[in-house]
Amino acid sequence: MENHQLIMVIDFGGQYNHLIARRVRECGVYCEVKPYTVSIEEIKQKNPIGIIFTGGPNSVYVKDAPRIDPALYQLGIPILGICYGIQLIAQELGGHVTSPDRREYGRTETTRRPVESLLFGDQPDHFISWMSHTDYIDRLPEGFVATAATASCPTAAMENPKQKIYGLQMHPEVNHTEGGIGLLRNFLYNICGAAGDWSMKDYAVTAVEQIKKTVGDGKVLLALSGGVDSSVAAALLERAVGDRLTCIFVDHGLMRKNEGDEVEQVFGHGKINFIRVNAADRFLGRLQGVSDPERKRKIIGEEFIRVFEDEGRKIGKVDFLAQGTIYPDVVESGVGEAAVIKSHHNVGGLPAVVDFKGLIEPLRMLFKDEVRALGEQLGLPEFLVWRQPFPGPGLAIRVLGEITEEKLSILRDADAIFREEISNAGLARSINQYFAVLTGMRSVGVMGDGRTYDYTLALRGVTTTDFMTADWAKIPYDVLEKVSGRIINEVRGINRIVYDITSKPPATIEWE
Ligand SMILES: Nc1ncnc2c1ncn2[C@@H]1O[C@H](COP(=O)(O)OP(=O)(O)OP(=O)(O)O)[C@@H](O)[C@H]1O
Ligand SMILES: O=c1[nH]c(=O)c2[nH+]cn([C@@H]3O[C@H](COP(=O)(O)O)[C@@H](O)[C@H]3O)c2[nH]1
Ligand SMILES: NC(=O)CC[C@H](N)C(=O)O
Ligand SMILES: [Mg+2]
Repeated sequence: MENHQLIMVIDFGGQYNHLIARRVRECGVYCEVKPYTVSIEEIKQKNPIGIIFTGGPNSVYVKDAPRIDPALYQLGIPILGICYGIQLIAQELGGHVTSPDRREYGRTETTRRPVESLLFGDQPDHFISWMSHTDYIDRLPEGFVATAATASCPTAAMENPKQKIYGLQMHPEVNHTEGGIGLLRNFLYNICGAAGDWSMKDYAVTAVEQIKKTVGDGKVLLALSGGVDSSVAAALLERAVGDRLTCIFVDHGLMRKNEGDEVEQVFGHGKINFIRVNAADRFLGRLQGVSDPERKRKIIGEEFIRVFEDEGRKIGKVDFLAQGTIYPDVVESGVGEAAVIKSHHNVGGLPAVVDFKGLIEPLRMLFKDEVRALGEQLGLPEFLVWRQPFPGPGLAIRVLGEITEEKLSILRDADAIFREEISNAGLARSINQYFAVLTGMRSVGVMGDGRTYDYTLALRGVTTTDFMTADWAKIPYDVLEKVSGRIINEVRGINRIVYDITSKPPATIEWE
């Protein structure tokens, strides 16, 4: 993305780092996230117009707290520190950070101090901000002024405009901070001198250029699931390398009802080189007797790669493997400073040794809704762009515990009914992801005057834009009733159906 101005977000392990990055992009500025271990040389070489420090779980005053080379403060590049970031700046530049007995968490009334500030611009004098911290700055570094305060935090914001160093204790990136995006916009446009030279259209153009540069005259194999992300990746790659691209769709025996054939129908007859590999025996064989979710994910991640390697050898001289990896896959797999939530098969589940020269992941920085915007930009058909996501490990993580052919078959039938009824009710677009889960639990029921002892099926429906946080979908009772009735009547092996009413967090969307 060398033709665009760059904002570099330096990651100290905060929960909302992804949001900062996408807010910056929403403001029309290209943005990359780098771990705090990034070197000064790399920063100089990338020449960002501004730098943002994220929040983080540590306290800046403990030994081994994440730090950055203080030489950074001398480069003259504008810096905005958020939460941990403002605390780090304060401490590094000679101020003091302490821990009070009171914490500020969530909605907090915040007051501007009567100082002119480019960062605050026309932000009102009183506003609600979203806080998430224990520590606070009790002594400012030399040359800094406090620009906002709350009842328990005297330094809710500070700045040294001469040095172009700014800090916010609150999180401007979350929606709950009133005027939060305005604060970011002020930083970008009034302080860093952003030109707003970036959009999704540019993303397509530069991504294609970059792929061309990386691949040269080599060949690329794309892991294509038929889902949104890999279909958008296919469109980008096809533009970049034409028929030196081969798309491999792995039918691992963990697809939904009829899905393998449907994917082949869509991609198998167009202009792209498309290969369907039927690998159910390989995958199910390796998953036999395995019930731990992380083990399942790792086995599937590895087996995917082995299949791609085998196919690569058949084609001959394939240099690059491409995947439709997106940002949530990366953060949840615990890459960088974030905690491991689950190993997405295409990131944390990847084996250590891979028989390709390189990995190409043109969407690695983007969120689902940004990928969709890009898909529309590239002219992909609506049904592909708006398909609900389906995880790479497929039904393996929706049959809880050990996987058997019988359980897969029960789940496939139940899931197909659920999806059909959601679609019949006209809810397919408003519920962003919906599916059935076969729990390992069995319970007693009575059917046809006889006793049953069968599986409990869970239905899950969520509303979300970026799949990082989600609310459970308020599916009308009559739709749930119809689904429940049909599944009990049409699918053998299930005698009880429950609806999952947890949001993410604390739950995740998938059950494993
Ligand atoms: N059955 C499969 N065959 C080949 N590649 C796959 C398969 N399933 C997943 N992948 C690869 O793993 C990546 C991540 O899977 P993921 O499900 O997150 O994305 P997707 O399938 O492209 O889109 P969606 O999130 O809409 O389902 C895909 O982009 C693709 O590169
Ligand atoms: O390709 C994928 N490989 C995986 O291993 C994986 N795990 C979860 N998901 C999908 O990611 C989104 C967030 O899911 P969770 O809330 O369960 O983490 C949801 O849309 C999930 O369906 C995956 N996609
Ligand atoms: N969210 C944060 O960045 C928190 C910073 C620091 N750990 C504190 O508690 O104040
Ligand atoms: Mg998928």
